Amino acid sequence: MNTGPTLRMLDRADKEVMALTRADKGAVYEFMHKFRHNPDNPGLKLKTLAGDTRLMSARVTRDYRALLLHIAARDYLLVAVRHRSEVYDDLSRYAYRINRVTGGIEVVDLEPVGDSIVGRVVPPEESPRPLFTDYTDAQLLELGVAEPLLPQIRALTTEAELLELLDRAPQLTTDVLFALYDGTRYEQVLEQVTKPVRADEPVDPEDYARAAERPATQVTSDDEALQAVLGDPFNRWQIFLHPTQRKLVERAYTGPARVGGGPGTGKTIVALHRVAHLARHLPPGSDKPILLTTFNRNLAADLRTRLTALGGQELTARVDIVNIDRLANRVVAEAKAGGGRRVVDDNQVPVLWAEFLVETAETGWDAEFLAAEWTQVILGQVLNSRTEYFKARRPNRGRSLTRVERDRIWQLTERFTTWLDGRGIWTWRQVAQRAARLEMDRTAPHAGEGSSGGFHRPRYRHVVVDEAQDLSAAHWKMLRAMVAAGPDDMFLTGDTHQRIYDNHVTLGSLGVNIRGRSSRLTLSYRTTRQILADALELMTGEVYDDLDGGAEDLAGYRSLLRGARPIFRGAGTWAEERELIVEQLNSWGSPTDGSVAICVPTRELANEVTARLVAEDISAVEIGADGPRRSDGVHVGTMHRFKGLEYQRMIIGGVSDGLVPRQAMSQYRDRDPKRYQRERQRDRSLLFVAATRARDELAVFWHGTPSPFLTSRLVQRPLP
Ligand SMILES: Nc1ncnc2c1ncn2[C@@H]1O[C@H](COP(=O)(O)OP(=O)(O)OP(=O)(O)O)[C@@H](O)[C@H]1O
Repeated sequence: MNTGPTLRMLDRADKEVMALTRADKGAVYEFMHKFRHNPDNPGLKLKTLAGDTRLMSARVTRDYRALLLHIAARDYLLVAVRHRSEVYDDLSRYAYRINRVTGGIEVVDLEPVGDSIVGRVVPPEESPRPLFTDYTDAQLLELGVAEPLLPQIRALTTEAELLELLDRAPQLTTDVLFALYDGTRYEQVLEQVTKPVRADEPVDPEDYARAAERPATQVTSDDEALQAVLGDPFNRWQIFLHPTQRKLVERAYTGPARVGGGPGTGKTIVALHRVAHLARHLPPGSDKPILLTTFNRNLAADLRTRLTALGGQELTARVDIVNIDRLANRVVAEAKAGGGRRVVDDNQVPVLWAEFLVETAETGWDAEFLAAEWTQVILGQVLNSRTEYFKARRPNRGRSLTRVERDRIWQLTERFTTWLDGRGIWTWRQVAQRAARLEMDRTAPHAGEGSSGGFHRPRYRHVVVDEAQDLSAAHWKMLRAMVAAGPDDMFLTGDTHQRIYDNHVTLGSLGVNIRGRSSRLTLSYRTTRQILADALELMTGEVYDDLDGGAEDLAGYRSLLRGARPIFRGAGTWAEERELIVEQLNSWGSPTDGSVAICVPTRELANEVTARLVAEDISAVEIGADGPRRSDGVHVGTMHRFKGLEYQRMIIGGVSDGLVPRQAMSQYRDRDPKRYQRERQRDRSLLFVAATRARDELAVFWHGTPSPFLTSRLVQRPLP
């Protein structure tokens, strides 16, 4: 066992270290190394500082000193790196305390806000109303606000003062005060902000060693993590998880668990850390007992890159990273069940049905209806026999069917698949269904009984799924069969508000029982409050599910980032709208470093935007199925392509009536209202996904009549 001294870095200190020159950063790394080897090394000049008996200083370089918190016999935390002339200046400015709610160590900056608002004398008749006067001290403390900051909080009267205080307040204090300031009710803040980070045990405010171990104390763990902090480029997410995120990552679950949450709340980050956490507990080996899957190819490629950044090659080597359709295809190929057929895209299905009906002179059926019935009910639920189809539930399918009709449809679908076979093609949905069947048969307890086959072990020990909202029932059945039911078997992250493929499932009915193991992240790390508020407004009036038959909302979804309000602007014609796009790019200085993207509803519009940019000599780069073709340029793509991406600035164009949502769906309005509702919801989600890709700035344009998803408040907003 390693009994050497430990020295970890608190997340506040890393920000100071990042501001140092490269050489000084290196010196900090060296220092930490030396310290761990022997803290008593006289060259380190370790000494206790007055003021706080736990606080010590040590020499990093001639000019810099490390401030250390001595938390147990040979256990230290690096809490700050200061110039030697400043070490003694600020001793009373910072308090290093254990938060009584989270049990984590916090750095509390006691410097007054503005021109010393504490104790400021204002004539009573002019005194503005303090911001948090509606809450008692006890209530604020119950929410987890840092106690030493109460006098300052009491004196806050303007947003500017609040922002100044929150810039340097501990995480939970910031979260809580922002939520209250935003008008969230006390009980909701308690439930949504405080409860997820509350310590699971009573907190001893003097036990620093225990506090350092809690998820609420954000510290680096080992040398490698430290090197990542010090090295360039640096990604904070690799090291410092939000306490809520960390809890979800490290928790032991008794079965499948699901993490939901709005865009940018770190679901993917949590999925990646979860994989790393699970991998750390694997017995040594060279196999791949963990599956990490997501919806499409470019997201899978991105997961691979980020997992390697997080845990290195060794970790990635233990993880099978593959997008869900490719995984299904692999299963089918392995069983040689593909028969050399070519896979065609699922959006071809209605066209193929129409051709089939013409060729076989079948009348009385609507190709669209049959395509949807086959896709969603028969393939979607992995139905294998006519009897199963007779018994199947057909949620969201509009009109009901008699037994005779079902019998006829079943026959038609059988003939249709034979017809496809004859053409040497099949669809991704068919592949998924076949793969699910194969996996279920392979691992069924009675499989191969009495034969040479016997019972096969499931493929994986753990399955982690990102973008879970877009997987189909067949995908889930396949995954369920790939991992034995038990502790930590499946971990899913996803947001149903971002569902952009027509896959509605109830996980419980597919053997994936997440009841009681479902959590939600609510703090956006990506988008500003301004963008988030408008994006949420686009979702007005829609109801979303929780993947398990219940409803889910985005209550508590918030951001601590702030920026300009998004721009909403209409043009008379599409040609004029393209001028607006160019104008907007120019006003941003036309950066072509890949930080700006333009998103439109259709391929044609994307091509026309690209042509317009080229005419302006702006380098336009298409976002294809595998992501942007190059990392530089201005990225241009259709809404579907933006899933999982992130840009500093975004323009969403063509947000016009008839395009968003697509005109074509109006045919279902009376004929199949449920389908109409579903398709409309999907187009709304596409717009929501697009809007929440923007980090700092967002501009939404339309021509003619604006999309009905844009509320009048947004459409009429004056330009800045
Ligand atoms: N703990 C963290 N520290 C720093 N950055 C973080 C943290 N968690 C998330 N982020 C950053 O926030 C952004 C969004 O994270 P991520 O992509 O995981 O969110 P998501 O919930 O999966 O989003 P979406 O649903 O929109 O795909 C990323 O840039 C990520 O690096």
